Amino acid sequence: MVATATATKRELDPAVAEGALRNHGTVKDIDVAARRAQEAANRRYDAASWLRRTVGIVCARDLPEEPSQEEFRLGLRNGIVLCNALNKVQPGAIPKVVEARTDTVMPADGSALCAYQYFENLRNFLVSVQDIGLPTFELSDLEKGGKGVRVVDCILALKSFSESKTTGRQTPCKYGSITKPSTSGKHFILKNSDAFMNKLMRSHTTEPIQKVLIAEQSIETDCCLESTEMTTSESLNMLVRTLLLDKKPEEIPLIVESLLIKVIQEYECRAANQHLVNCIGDLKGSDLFSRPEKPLPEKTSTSNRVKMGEEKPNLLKVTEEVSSVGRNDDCAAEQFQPGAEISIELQQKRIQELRNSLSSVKSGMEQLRIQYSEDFTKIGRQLYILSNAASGYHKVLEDNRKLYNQIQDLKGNIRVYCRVRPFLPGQANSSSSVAGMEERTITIITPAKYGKDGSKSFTFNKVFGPAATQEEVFSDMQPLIRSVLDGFNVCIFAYGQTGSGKTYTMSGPNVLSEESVGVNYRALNDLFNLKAQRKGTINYEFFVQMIEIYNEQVRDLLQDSGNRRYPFLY
Ligand SMILES: Nc1ncnc2c1ncn2[C@@H]1O[C@H](COP(=O)(O)OP(=O)(O)OP(=O)(O)O)[C@@H](O)[C@H]1O
Repeated sequence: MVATATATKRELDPAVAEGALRNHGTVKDIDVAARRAQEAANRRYDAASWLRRTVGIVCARDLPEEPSQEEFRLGLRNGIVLCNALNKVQPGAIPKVVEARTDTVMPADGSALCAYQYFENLRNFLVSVQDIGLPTFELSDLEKGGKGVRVVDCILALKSFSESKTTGRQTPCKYGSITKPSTSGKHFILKNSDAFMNKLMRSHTTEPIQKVLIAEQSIETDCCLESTEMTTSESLNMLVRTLLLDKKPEEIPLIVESLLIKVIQEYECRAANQHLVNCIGDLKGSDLFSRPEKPLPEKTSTSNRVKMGEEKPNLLKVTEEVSSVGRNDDCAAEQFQPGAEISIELQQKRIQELRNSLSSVKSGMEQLRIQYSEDFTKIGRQLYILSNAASGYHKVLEDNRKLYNQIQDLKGNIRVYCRVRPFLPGQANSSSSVAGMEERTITIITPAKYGKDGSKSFTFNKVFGPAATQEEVFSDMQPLIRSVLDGFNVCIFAYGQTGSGKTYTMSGPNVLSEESVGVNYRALNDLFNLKAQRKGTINYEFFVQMIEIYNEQVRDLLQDSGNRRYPFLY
C-alpha cells in the first residue's frame, strides 16, 4: 500500500481524487483508478530504469529514475535514448542516431531539437522495433496528451526481448499493445478525441467534472489499451451522470440535445479529417510515413483559453458555449466543411469518370490502330502481288504474241480461199459449172474439147459454197486481225470476175445488217475491240486509206476534191 500511495500521489492530484470520490460517491471507483495509476507508474519506472541502465546515465540525463508522465515524455521525445537503447540490444539496428547538440539549452517542453531530428530518430526506432516484431507506438504518443502507455509497453517489450537474448530463453511479451502501428487513423482519432473531451470540459465545466476528467485522463493515458477503452466508457458514464446530477428534470432534454449536437459535429469533423487523410494518403502513398507527422490544427487551443475552473452552470451559457465551440473551431470548420468534402468527392468521381472515358478511348484507338495496321499489311501484300503481275504482264504478252503468230505462220502466210456465190434471182434454172466441192477442193466442169466433156480440180486453203455465211468466211481470217495489232502486216483482198461477189464478201450487200456485213467491217470492228481491251497497256492509233486501181490508174477514194490520182500529195 505504500507504493500505491506514492504512485497515486505522483499521478493524481488529491483534489482530483477527492473530487472524483465526492462526485461518484463510491470508494470502489477511486480504488480502481488508484490501482491502475499505480500499475502504470510502476511500469513507467521499470521502463525508465531499464533505459538508464542500458544507455547510461549520461545519455539518459533527461530521464529521471522515476519520471512523471510528462518527464517520461520529455526524456524520450528526441528519440536518442530509445535509439541508443535499441542499438545496445540489437547492435547496428539504427546506423545513425541524431544526437542533440550539447550547447543547446533544452527548454521545458523539450523542443531544443528540430522536429525532423527527433522525428528521424523516432521513426528509425519504430521501424526497427517493428522489424524485430515488438509492439510499437504512435509518434503522437510522445506528444502532449498522447498515450504514454504504448511507449511504456514498447520499452518493456524491448526489455523483455533484451533479456531473452541475454538468457537465451524466449520471454513471452506481456506488453503487446500495437504490433503494427497505424500512421493515420489512430493518430488523428486521438487528437479529435482530446478535442472532444476538451470541448465537453469547456462547455460543462464544473469543478467536479474537471476533477473527474483529470483523474480519468490520467488513468486513461497510463493504462493498457483494453483498460483504456473500458475507462473511456466508464468516464463517459460518469461524465453524463455528473452533468445531469444537479440539473432540473425539465433542463435535461435541452442538455442532452446540445450534447447530441456536439457529438454530431464531432463526428462530422472526424469524418472530414479521416477523408482528408485518406486523400493525402492516396496522393502521397507511402510518402506519408516518411515525413514528419504534422499535428492537426490544435482544436483544443480554444478550450485552453477557457479557464478550467470557470463555472457556467446556467443552461443558456452551456448552450451558447456549445454553439461557440462550433464557431470557434476555426481550422476544422474552415478546412473540413461537409460541403467541401462533397465537392472533393464529386471531383474525384468526375476525374474517375474521365479516366474511364480516356481508358476506353485509348483502347478503342488501339484497336483501330491494330485494325488499320492489319489492313495496310493486307493491301501491301496485294499491291506486291499486283506489282509482280504487272511487271510480268508484258513479258507474258510478248510470249503470247510470239506463240500466236507462230501458229499463224504455220497456217500459212498466204492463204487463198474460194467462195462460190449462189445464183442470183432469175438465174435459178442456169446450169452450174461446179462439178463438186470438198473442204479444200473444188471441181469445175471445163467446156467440151473435141466433143468430150472434161473437169478440172482446184485446191485452196478452204472452199466456201453458196450457202456459206459472211461470219463463216470471216472466221477463217479473223486471227490475222490480231496479228495486225502485234505488229504484223496483213493484207486481205478479193479477186474474181465481174459479178462474182467480191464486193459482197468484203463489204456486204447494199442493205447492211449484223449478219450480212462483210470482212472489212468485221475486221475494223475487231481492231477497235482489241484496242479497247489493251487500253491500259498499249495505245493504238488507226489510219484509214481507200484507193482504187482501175485501168492502171490509182485513185484516192477518200479525197473529195483536188488530186485523187497517184502520186498523192498531202
Ligand atoms: N454470196 C452471195 N450471196 C448472195 N448474193 C451474192 C453473193 N455474192 C454476190 N451476190 C450478189 O451478186 C451480185 C454481184 O455481186 P458483186 O457486186 O459483189 O460482184 P462483184 O464481183 O463486186 O462485181 P464487180 O466486179 O462488177 O464489182 C450482187 O447483186 C450481189 O448481191
